[in-house]
Amino acid sequence: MLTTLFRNAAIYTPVDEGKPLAGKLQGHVRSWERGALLCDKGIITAVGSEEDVLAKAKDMEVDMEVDCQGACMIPGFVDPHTHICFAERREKEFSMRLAGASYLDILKAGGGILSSVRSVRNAKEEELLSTTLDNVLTALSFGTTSMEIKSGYGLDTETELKMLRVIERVGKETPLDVIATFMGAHAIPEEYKSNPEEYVKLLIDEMIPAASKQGIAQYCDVFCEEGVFSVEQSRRILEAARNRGFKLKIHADEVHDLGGAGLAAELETASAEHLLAANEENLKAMAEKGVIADLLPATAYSLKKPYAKARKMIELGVPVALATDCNPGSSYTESMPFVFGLAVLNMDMTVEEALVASTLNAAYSIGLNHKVGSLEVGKQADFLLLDGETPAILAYHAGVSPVVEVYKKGIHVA
Ligand SMILES: N=CN[C@@H](CCC(=O)O)C(=O)O
Ligand SMILES: [Zn+2]
Repeated sequence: MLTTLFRNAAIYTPVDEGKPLAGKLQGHVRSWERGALLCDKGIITAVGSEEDVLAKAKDMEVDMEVDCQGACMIPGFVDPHTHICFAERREKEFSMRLAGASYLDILKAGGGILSSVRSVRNAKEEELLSTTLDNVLTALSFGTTSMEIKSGYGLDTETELKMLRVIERVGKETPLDVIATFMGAHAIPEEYKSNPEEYVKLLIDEMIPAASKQGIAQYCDVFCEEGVFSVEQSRRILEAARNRGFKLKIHADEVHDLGGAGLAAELETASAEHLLAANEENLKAMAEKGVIADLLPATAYSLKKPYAKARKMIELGVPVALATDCNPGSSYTESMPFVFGLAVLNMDMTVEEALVASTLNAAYSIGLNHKVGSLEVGKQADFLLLDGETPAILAYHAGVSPVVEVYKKGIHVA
């Protein structure tokens, strides 16, 4: 199919100004109550009021016309932070947390991330692919059309490379645009428990070079946290990764205010993740360097922690993005509509700010801004039709997905 015209839609899209939207522009959204979108071979050639787009389409050969029947149209969600490639759920651990055990104590006792490491090491590549595809297709049905996926349940060279191969195949075998992140620095593996520094050496001397040679991962991420990787170790790991051509991300100040947000500013990472405990000085430094805050409210929800201070970050000028953090431990959800609802109702973000955060800023956070994240000429026709009048339906109709149709490059995919 070549040219498709989607008409009679209430269109809401962030406006791409050439950099992540921050501060007063965090909610920079355009809308047309009766809008239309024209795409050719999956790329948007016109978008705007129905009247204007029809005038443009008049002299063109339109192969297919879709009446959206007044549905609300928004860009496909971009989920910029997931650990969705895993072999087994961790339901028992959830019950332990409900009974009072803390996330980091479970990890310290060899559970949590380390139990996912055991199951991913034991899984055959095809098995890991099959569970990951199931999870990713669920996300697609909830409107995620582009996604970042981290390794980090291997923690040895061979298994990390296996995860990255699986992540690459997910990108090839589903309609989604998938970006891979190497996260060998997700935890200290059990065999290095008594000598974590040896593992840092292994990461720098062997694992990062191997992941770079493999050529699948574009980003490198580190879990900078008490009992995991210190700020100093994180700095060395990230600098080694940068020297090998990786772009950088960092899990920063999730539980303790260790200074990870400050390190993100110092290294000018693409994004810093979580930030529940980040202090104001370091957030200011992030704002100055344009580091995107990837906020993960479903994790705070599941861990029963206070949410990241999204309003403060927006006030300071930090560009905010939203992500599911989908993983089998601290945030088992594939649903961006759920994350959107939490952001609006529990982090006091406006609907427009949450829309920008879950599409355009998320796309910037994983380097896909040139092709997705907003409905503008030249970008891919990745969009959702919602059962509602405005994007507010995503927060208003709680506990269900108002996403009724998902289009990727102009093609109906879910
Ligand atoms: N906090 C560190 N890593 C993940 C959780 C991974 C897991 O528990 O399996 C996160 O971002 O929440
Ligand atoms: Zn994470």
